[in-house]
Amino acid sequence: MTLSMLDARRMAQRTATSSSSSPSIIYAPSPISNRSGRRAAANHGIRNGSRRAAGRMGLCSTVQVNCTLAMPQPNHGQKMRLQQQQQQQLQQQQQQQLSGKQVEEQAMLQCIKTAQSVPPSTGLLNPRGLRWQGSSLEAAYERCGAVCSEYAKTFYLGTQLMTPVQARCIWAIYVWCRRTDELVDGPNASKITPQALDRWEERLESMFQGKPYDVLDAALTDTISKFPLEVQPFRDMIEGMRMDLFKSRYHTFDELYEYCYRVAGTVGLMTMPVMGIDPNYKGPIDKVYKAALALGTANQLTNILRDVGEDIRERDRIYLPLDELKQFGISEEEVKAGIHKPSQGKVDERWRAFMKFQIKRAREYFQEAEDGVDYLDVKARWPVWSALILYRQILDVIEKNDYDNFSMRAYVPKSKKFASLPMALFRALVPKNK
Ligand SMILES: CC(C)=CCC/C(C)=C/CC/C(C)=C/CC/C(C)=C/[C@@H]1[C@@H](COP(=O)(O)OP(=O)(O)O)[C@]1(C)CC/C=C(\C)CC/C=C(\C)CCC=C(C)C
Repeated sequence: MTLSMLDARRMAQRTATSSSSSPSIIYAPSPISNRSGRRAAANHGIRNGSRRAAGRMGLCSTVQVNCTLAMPQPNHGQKMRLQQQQQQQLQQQQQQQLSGKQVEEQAMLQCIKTAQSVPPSTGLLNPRGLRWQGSSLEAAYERCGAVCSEYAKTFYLGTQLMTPVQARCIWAIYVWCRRTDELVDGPNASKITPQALDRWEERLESMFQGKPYDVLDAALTDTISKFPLEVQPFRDMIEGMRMDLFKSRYHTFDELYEYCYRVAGTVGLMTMPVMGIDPNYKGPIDKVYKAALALGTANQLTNILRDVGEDIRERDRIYLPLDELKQFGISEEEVKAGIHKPSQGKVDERWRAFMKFQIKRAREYFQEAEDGVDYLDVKARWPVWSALILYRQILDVIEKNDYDNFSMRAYVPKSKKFASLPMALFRALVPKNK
């Protein structure tokens, strides 16, 4: 791969010699299945999330992004700062009793403010002050590209229409998200603790102060120096991973909505400053940001609906609002038992009605997202259309499977995925909302 031998060796040394107090990321040439990673976690009795459950888009064998749990031990000052921040956040939320939608809205407003605080395409850090420059930074970005192309081929392909700088920055964000996700959903998930997530958050804060810990962090730090990324959605995603450690039931849609924002809507907020808004768009900025958030929610809801059976069987998790289940006359126990009748080749009528309701709502979020894509800068539209069209197809497959997401996994064949790319390109180049 593209990392120099030296970098690779340094990383390997770090990994080998790391105690729980030093960081590393391993890139091994051997294949790894995220399924087995999650099973390992289950075997260790660790509550593990299911945002994406089985198989990842395009996951295959040559690049592995795998965070070890080793992280830098924070110094006293950093620890105190982080604790204070966390306490403040918690206090704020407790005092204000924020709903999921409010948590999302606060972050969105912060992102807009940050983006408007500097001239377009200007970052928040001074690039000259950064330690990683030149070929090692190049290598870091190339590595991010390799990871992105391996794990998310269609996003990667879509980024090819962007400027090289934009594309590289999207890859860097992708890799940070993937690594964050791997902490609770990867092969080392069984060892993850809340403290490890705290340390991951300290690394995040350091990046925003221009101090990356490793070469991949350096790519994101450089991205922060190029575009006005706001730290809050990154914090919020880590908080979403914390939710996965502790929470296995969602009582209302608002609780689930908060989760969706934290693990997926945040991606929209993180990437907006890099993608940019069409200079011809004269409408309100928040309309575009809300569309970005809606795409995250739509994707996440879809992911959840696809993986209902697997989540309950393998992780005792129900990412469905319990009050809505009740409204459809379905108990938690029935979901646990799998409310379908395989002997008759049918799902229960109540489940079918419940799923129709859930799918309809997911489609409404896709629609809200769709209404905003044309307002993105033209160069960013293709990967976004790809993400939207491909994920939405999963809902069609669930319907085709007669809503049986207990014994079947809605799967969009690769051929169909690739066949959608020209359609996504067409939608990107020929906008309707003009
Ligand atoms: C330009 C572009 C499309 C950029 C997005 C690239 C990026 C930074 C992706 C990060 C994805 C990631 C690793 C998130 C971590 C949490 C997670 C795993 C969320 C789930 C994704 C699917 O993951 P997975 O690959 O595991 O899927 P499978 O299980 O294999 O199916 C999520 C479901 C959420 C991902 C969320 C998005 C792609 C939302 C993107 C929103 C935008 C880019 C905003 C678009 C703007 C407008 C105006 C509509």
